[in-house]
Amino acid sequence: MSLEVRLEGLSVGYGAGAPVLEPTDLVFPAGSFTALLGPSGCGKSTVLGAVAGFVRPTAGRVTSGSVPVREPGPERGVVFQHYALFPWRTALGNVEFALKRLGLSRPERRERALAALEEVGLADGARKYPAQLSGGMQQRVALARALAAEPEVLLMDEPFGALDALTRSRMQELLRELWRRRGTTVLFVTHDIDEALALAGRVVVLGGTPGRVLADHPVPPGPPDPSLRALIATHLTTP
Ligand SMILES: Nc1ncnc2c1ncn2[C@@H]1O[C@H](COP(=O)(O)OP(=O)(O)OP(=O)(O)O)[C@@H](O)[C@H]1O
Repeated sequence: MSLEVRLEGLSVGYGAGAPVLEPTDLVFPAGSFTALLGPSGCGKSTVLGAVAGFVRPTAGRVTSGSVPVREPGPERGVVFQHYALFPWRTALGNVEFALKRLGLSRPERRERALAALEEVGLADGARKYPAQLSGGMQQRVALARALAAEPEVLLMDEPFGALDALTRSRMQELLRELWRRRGTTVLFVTHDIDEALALAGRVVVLGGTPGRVLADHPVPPGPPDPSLRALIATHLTTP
């Protein structure tokens, strides 16, 4: 299951400050995988936060499956760079805890949490505490926690930014595999052009102050296309 996400004239400012995002229109079709790419401070996390329901629009709106987003909801799962796991709960406990707000029974929570940990390849680590897990494993727990709620939209903010290169590429493969299997709509924030091209079917480049869409490219399937990479790189250097 997946939902279309739509930004309609979305603009965001924090407090009384100037807008950090110019009015932006974007449609992310149900089941699509889009990378939001851009330099630090261009508003990528702000867009993601608005879709997640953490950040209020100053103008315009976000809809998820035609329903205006007003607050966080279980149909929109979020994974951050910092895993934000409870250190006193096991991997299983962390995933189960996230399911509490869904109103599931205890056995249902356990079953779903175990299935999600298995899906991310962490069935063996279910009873371990975060401190006993590597960074990649902790990020698998965070991914399982998001997936266990069976979201229709998955919002990922530089989720692999803190991982070493090998773990990162394994996590990218896992994410592609999960996306192929589940067909969830994915919005993936990164400032790494190669990560964007490896993962997504579309790359939206944000930049400028306030942030705006500088380019929007489909990514053809198959091996990375050097000319597309070069083209996207030119947008990244635009002031
Ligand atoms: N809570 C906040 N209060 C005030 N200003 C904020 C807040 N969050 C973000 N900003 C500002 O909004 C602008 C966009 O920030 P945002 O985090 O969305 O950019 P980003 O592209 O995701 O950056 P990065 O890649 O560094 O995470 C920046 O100028 C930032 O300082």
